Amino acid sequence: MSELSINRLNTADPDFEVALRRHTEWEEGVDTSVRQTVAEILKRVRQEGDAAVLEYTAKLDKLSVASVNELEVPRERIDAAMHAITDEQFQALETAADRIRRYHREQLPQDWSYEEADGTRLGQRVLPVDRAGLYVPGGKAAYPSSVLMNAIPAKVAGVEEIVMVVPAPGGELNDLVLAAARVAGIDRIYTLGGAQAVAALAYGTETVPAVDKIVGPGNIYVAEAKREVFGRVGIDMVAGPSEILVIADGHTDPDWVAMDLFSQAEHDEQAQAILVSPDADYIARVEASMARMLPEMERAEIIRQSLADRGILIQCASLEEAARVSNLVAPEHLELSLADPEALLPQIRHAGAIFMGSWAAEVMGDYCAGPNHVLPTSGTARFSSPLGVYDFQKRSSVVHFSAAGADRAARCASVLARGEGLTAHARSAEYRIRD
Ligand SMILES: NC(=O)c1ccc[n+]([C@@H]2O[C@H](COP(=O)([O-])OP(=O)(O)OC[C@H]3O[C@@H](n4cnc5c(N)ncnc54)[C@H](O)[C@@H]3O)[C@@H](O)[C@H]2O)c1
Ligand SMILES: N[C@H](CO)Cc1c[nH]c[nH+]1
Ligand SMILES: [Zn+2]
Repeated sequence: MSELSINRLNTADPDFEVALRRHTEWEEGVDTSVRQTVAEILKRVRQEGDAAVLEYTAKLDKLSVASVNELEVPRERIDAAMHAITDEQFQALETAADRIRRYHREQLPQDWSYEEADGTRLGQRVLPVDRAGLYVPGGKAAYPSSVLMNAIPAKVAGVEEIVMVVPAPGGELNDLVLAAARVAGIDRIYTLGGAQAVAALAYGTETVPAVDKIVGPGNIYVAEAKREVFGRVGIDMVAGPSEILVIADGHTDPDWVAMDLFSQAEHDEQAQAILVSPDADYIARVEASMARMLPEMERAEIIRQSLADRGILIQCASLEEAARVSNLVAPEHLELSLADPEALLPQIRHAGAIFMGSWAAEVMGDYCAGPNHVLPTSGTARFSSPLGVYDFQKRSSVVHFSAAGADRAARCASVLARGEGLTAHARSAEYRIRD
């Protein structure tokens, strides 16, 4: 295996922002080829249904079966998974599930309304979507934690029907993933992955029901497929390859920061780990820690590739400048590995999740802190939020008018409708005016 190599930038460089954008955005070439592959898969699944799903599952996941029905995980297989996991694993799933549930219950909105003096009542009604599709990744690693993170907010929101998809490369099904599904109360699971799974959920096939909303993280094929089907179905966000940006003032053990950077790099060659610090000597010590510990990692080759392609060590002039750099990146995860993280927090504008101080390792958020680990990536934290109960709900406005209230509002509506040249609108309002 070759040695650790990682990109370096300095905010004092004249072309710093251009270089940062080049390292943090997808290369045009990669983007285009992924987009073409995904477009073809979506088209074929929409037109050919189960047949195309079976073909892509055989080709991309090395799982060949005669019908998509065979890809639905039977209840007995989930029972067997519950027996196969250890007590310790079961307890950890329960603990994580309890903490995630507790956090997400806080997000439950209330219906609300207010009444005006003439008896007019205006309000908002919040309802869950009827059917949600949960994407649980499973190409390079199994993600039982993503089952909990997807399913628990859906359950808290009150979604009646939940369909989970998870790839099973070579037919290998992970017991912890199935056990997490049972703990979270999900029974309908298809072993499908990638863009073909997203297409099946979006368009429906002879076997897989079309859903109203697709949520969950995945690799670039999954993220791109979700982006493409948006409009036909709702999606939560673009939650692609994992990212971490650490702002460090030098007071955290360099080994800790090095391992925090590794923790996200080990997800995917396309994951991104960035360290920003005003202390050049500290950056060098973190780099030395990484070089020393890399050979100990089981997924050393993925980490090495991710750091070589997309990792960056950034030296800046001050912590204020580090916050500005972080806002340009808008990372999925931001660690403020600082003696006084509270002091910098007000300057942070864009990040999926913010971890405060040396003890708040990002990895705690991945599993069991309570907040959701499905988070916006590739700069979309500028306008997207963590997966939450709100992603499984939609709102309806509710309008009641008393006769007196209608009279007043109709006079206003009539004037505006005539101004727009919409006579039917105007006359509909005018019927409600009492002379
Ligand atoms: N942003 C978040 O909240 C978050 C959370 C957890 C995980 N993640 C990310 O999820 C991703 C998981 O990726 P993964 O690969 O392990 O699992 P995955 O399930 O996302 O992707 C596997 C699927 O990708 C498809 N695929 C792979 N290569 C392909 C190709 N050349 N052409 C077409 N399709 C192809 C296959 O169909 C396969 O089933 C990682 O990038 C990880 O960082 C993100
Ligand atoms: N870091 C991932 C989100 O980007 C979530 C995860 C699951 N398991 C481990 N990590
Ligand atoms: Zn992670």
